[in-house]
Amino acid sequence: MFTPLTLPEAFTPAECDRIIALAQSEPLDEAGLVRNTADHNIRRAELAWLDDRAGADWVMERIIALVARANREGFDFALTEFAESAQVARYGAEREGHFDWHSDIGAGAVAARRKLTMVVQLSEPGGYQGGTLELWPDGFAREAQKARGAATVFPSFVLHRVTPVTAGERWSLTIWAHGPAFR
Ligand SMILES: O=C(O)CCC(=O)C(=O)O
Ligand SMILES: [Fe+2]
Repeated sequence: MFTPLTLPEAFTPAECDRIIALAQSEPLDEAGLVRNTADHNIRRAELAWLDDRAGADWVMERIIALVARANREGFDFALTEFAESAQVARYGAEREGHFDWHSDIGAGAVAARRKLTMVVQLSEPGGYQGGTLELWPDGFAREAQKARGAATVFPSFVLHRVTPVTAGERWSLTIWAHGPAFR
């Protein structure tokens, strides 16, 4: 039940384009681990928070439906809300964008309540090299599906990383669903 779940074609290629365009409608922020803290050895990426972008409501509506479906099919966690904005990230080859092994459950009041993470691949796999999302739910690492528009849903405590992008750029959409403590 802690195995990552793939939702193929969660978003169409045209929708992926629209999400990237929304993110780029204003300047991107430098990535932090949790909002506003940066350690570039762990993570090098630029971010947009969709709550800050006009016209992103349809993305959130889709996210709610996708996460509800994934939770029903694969996890059955007690979830109560999306307490943080959805995040669009850009990992560029110009500085080997990456995100080292980490769990999404953090020390902060909100990050501590993360229970499910969903990551959507917004870029065509041929548009970059490296930039592989890997998950470590048990004894070995496995690669998330790279197909454009595919979503990977996993318990937020599962270790995962994004390997350095060595050519091109990779865009992703990440959301966390929150709820009462695991017990
Ligand atoms: O961009 C990705 O594929 C993963 C992002 C991530 O792990 C995070 O924001 O916590
Ligand atoms: Fe993460």
